[in-house]
Amino acid sequence: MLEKRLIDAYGRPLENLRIAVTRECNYNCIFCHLEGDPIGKPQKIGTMPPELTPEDYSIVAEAASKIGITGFKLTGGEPLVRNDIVDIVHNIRKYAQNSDISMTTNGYLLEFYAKKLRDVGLNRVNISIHSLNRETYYKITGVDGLEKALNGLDEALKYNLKVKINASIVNGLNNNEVIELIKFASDKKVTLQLIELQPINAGSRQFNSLHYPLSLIEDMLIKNGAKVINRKLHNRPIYIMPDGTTVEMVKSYNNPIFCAGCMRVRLLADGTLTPCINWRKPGVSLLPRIRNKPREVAIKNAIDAFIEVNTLRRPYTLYNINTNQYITNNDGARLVLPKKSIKFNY
Ligand SMILES: Nc1nc2c(ncn2[C@@H]2O[C@H](COP(=O)(O)OP(=O)(O)OP(=O)(O)O)[C@@H](O)[C@H]2O)c(=O)[nH]1
Ligand code: SF4
Ligand code: SF4
Repeated sequence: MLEKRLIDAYGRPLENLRIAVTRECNYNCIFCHLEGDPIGKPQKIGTMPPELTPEDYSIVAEAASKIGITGFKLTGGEPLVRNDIVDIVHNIRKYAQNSDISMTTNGYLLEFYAKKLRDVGLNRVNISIHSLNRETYYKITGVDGLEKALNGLDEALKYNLKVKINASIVNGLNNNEVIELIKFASDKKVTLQLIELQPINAGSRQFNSLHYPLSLIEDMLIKNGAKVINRKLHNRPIYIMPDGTTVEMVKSYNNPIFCAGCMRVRLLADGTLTPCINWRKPGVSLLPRIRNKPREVAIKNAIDAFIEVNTLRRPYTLYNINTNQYITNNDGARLVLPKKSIKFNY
């Protein structure tokens, strides 16, 4: 059995698994990427029963831990619409005892689940609060749910879950609300994570008019006295405001530096492993390899599936390097990163 982590052909380790536990969601955000699921958009509640069981996820967690995956992120759809979500987290924790287990949620149902999830071993939640203005929140999400999400946030903090606030920045809707969001994060003593729009699934509709470059916000933060540090995952810049509040930037759009620091694969809700959120070819189908098998066989098959999906990993956006971009001097060669990037055509 492998006990070490996998590395892809571009030198990127595989440390993190994003698990979309459902395609269903009680929201309908204008930019929903649904983790790149080819189904395209979130499904209404009750229309698409879950395919993987808590038992299946325990196999996934055991196999992933054996190949050095130490971060598990539960997403969807909205993970909290699964009424067995507590069992799922419990099972993952059982087989990934020392891992970071977190969830990304719209927060609508979090008030009910925060304590239960903490009790079975969830470490963190990222809660989407794209706006503190009820109408703007509604325009972005399609649901009048700001109050519920805020209650969910307070409940998560009450039970000592580590919290990040996710705000996807949409041109003309909330791009002028950043200072207010930072103040709110500061009051709650949590990190604010600003997310740049991506042209994936719903996000590709009206992308040009809704996209707001986060670089404009970064300039503003620097002018306001922020210092910056670098996070290993995706080489994300984290700005530290003068009062100590942290603002993390998720600038994935057309950004080779972001993809260079990618350390994750995805398990979609139908049991398909994919190497990238932009992957559109058939992925690695996990479910038939683990169902109705003795546990040991299922674990071995799941490890093989992880190895297979790892061979498919490549940075979706990368620099187009050519020899003219090497400048030499007497000390050797220096690489100058070109302004233009290219994309893998999946
Ligand atoms: N293109 C791309 N976007 C990503 C990737 N991971 C996260 N994102 C974007 O970042 C947003 C926020 O992600 P979250 O689910 O909150 O998790 P995270 O910030 O990546 O993970 P943690 O910092 O560990 O909590 C997602 O909705 C995506 O838009 C990735 O691997 N590729
Ligand atoms: S809450 Fe998340 S999964 Fe649901 S529609 Fe919004 S972005 Fe999509
Ligand atoms: S390779 Fe780039 S676009 Fe693909 S999942 Fe990783 S960071 Fe996202």
